[in-house]
Amino acid sequence: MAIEAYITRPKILIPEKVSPDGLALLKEQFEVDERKGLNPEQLKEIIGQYEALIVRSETKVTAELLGAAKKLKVVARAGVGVDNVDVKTATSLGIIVVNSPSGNINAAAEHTIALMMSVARNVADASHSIKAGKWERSRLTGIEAKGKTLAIVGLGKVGLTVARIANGLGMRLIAYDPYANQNLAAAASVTLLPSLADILTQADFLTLHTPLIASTKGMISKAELASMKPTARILNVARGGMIDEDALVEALDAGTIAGAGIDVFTSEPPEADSSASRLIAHPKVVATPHLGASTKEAQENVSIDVCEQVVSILSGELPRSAVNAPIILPEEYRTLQPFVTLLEKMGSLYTQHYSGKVNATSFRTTFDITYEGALAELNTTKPLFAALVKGLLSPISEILNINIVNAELVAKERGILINEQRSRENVDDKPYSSFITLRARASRSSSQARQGRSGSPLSTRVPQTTASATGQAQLHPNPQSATSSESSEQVIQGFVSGNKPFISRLDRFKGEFVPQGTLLICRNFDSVGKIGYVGNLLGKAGVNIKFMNVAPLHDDEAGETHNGNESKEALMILGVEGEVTEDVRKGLISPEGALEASLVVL
Ligand SMILES: NC(=O)c1ccc[n+]([C@@H]2O[C@H](COP(=O)([O-])OP(=O)(O)OC[C@H]3O[C@@H](n4cnc5c(N)ncnc54)[C@H](O)[C@@H]3O)[C@@H](O)[C@H]2O)c1
Ligand SMILES: O=C(O)[C@H](O)COP(=O)(O)O
Repeated sequence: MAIEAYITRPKILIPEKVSPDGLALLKEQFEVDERKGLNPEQLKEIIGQYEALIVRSETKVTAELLGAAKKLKVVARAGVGVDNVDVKTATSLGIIVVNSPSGNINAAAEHTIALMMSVARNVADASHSIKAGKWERSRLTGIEAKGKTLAIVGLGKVGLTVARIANGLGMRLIAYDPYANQNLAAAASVTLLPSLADILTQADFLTLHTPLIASTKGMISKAELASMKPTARILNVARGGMIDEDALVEALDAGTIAGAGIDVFTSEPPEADSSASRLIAHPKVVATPHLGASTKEAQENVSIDVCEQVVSILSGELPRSAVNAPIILPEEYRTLQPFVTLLEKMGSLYTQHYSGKVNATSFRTTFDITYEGALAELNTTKPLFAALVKGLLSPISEILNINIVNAELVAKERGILINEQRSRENVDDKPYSSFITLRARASRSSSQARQGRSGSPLSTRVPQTTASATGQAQLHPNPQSATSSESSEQVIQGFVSGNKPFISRLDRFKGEFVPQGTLLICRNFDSVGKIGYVGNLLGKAGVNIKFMNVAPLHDDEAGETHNGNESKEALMILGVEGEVTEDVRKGLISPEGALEASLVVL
């Protein structure tokens, strides 16, 4: 009997080096197989025996591998990035993917500083030179960090940690992150600047700490490098692909960039004759083989973090950092799913529409959300809250471990404050039973932030960290924007009809549209020729218009012109197919066309 119990213990496969601290938590209950050096074929052959797989960044967890994993319940990534895991296929097969979003932040930040100092003082070159029997002192003279400007792109967990350390080195700190928490930036002595261009021209050192997503891919390319000082040095401990490696090699060759410290590459390990291998070979580059998280401490942290989650999952409990955990429980699915989708779309629409607007105000972080009608009767709005947080962050984050378990914590970390209210009024005269209004507030007093909204029948989820001395709950003004004022209202309203989500109000405009696909949202004067101008320009750019809605001013706004102009404004919402480049979007903004144009993908 005892032997049988041993044989049937669930098996866990670990094909990479994962710290033993976490594995010790598994060994009592499970059979743990550490099998390094397996090739994809060998992995595929044996994966069918295992209920859990624990990996770092080297194992490619492909659809093919997952297809062969008949018993697999969980893929645990002992680290942050899940770019080596086919999360979509895992989700479709009901396999939970977990990671450790915070365990290696300090290690990545310290590695950035190590690379910065190595590049500044030619440490790698000097070490190589002296080992070769040379004694080269004047060629290897460096520069100091003190008094230099460190420009940070992406002021999230790693970026802020780098800032705090660099502050101790006496550096001047500037950053570009349209979604950063202003209070945390100020506390770390970082000045947030409104555009990437602003920080590039001032940087003595430029360091990247964003995820690799559409808006950051190739963000440092030929033009960006050309705008920097020839004495500037570049650091990347985030992800390969954010810097155009060929352009950087060219700039280093031409002497228009002085040096670089790079930990991550477009191909890992670099293929022979690739742009990554040329960059690594460059004499002005200090390169490391993706070592950002490779410290004893970080490996202990991530190992314990994910192994605890593997234990939870194999014991039938919810993990704390599931990348693909459902927001709603099966029993809530029928009633809540359409509203969960609506909230996610409203959040994503908010982030993309308001932060992408030409000269818009800022990406705000204080939201009032009102559930009206039948929704007001819900026992819990946790799934709706989680869906909103997920929607707000999905356009700016590669990893969306947001679910009912962690949504409040994630919101708090990002300085997002959401006040929920219910109202049973207002829907009697409507063809649907519930609707939801999202309002982003420009500012909020710190005492309000601490107390929540008085009289609200729902518990208010109030991250204490957002309360600042000035009461500013807002992020910094968006670089690209100028027409809306700080106090202008940012409102999105939606409802569900026939299980389908609809947006019924955006900004000052009313008009129903389905929040799905690629949408171009243009604000224009409601006058002759505007639709023709936009249609013509899109036609020339090869962009197909699938549908178009015109949203006039909302009843509350009718009669106001907002621009001191007699002509009223309207929104043109176009569902499009084909690539809308930044040049095309900007081209829509003209006296004959739109006042503003934003592109959103929902
Ligand atoms: N080299 C390594 O071993 C190693 C270790 C840990 C993390 N990382 C990488 O470091 C990066 C940062 O990790 P993190 O934990 O700090 O992430 P995070 O999500 O906490 O922070 C990312 C920040 O980037 C900002 N951002 C998003 N889009 C932007 C844009 N277009 N322009 C400017 N800013 C933008 C976000 O607002 C956020 O503040 C990730 O790519 C992660 O994979 C690498
Ligand atoms: O995403 C991460 O956590 C880092 O890039 C570290 O990757 P690693 O676990 O392979 O060192």
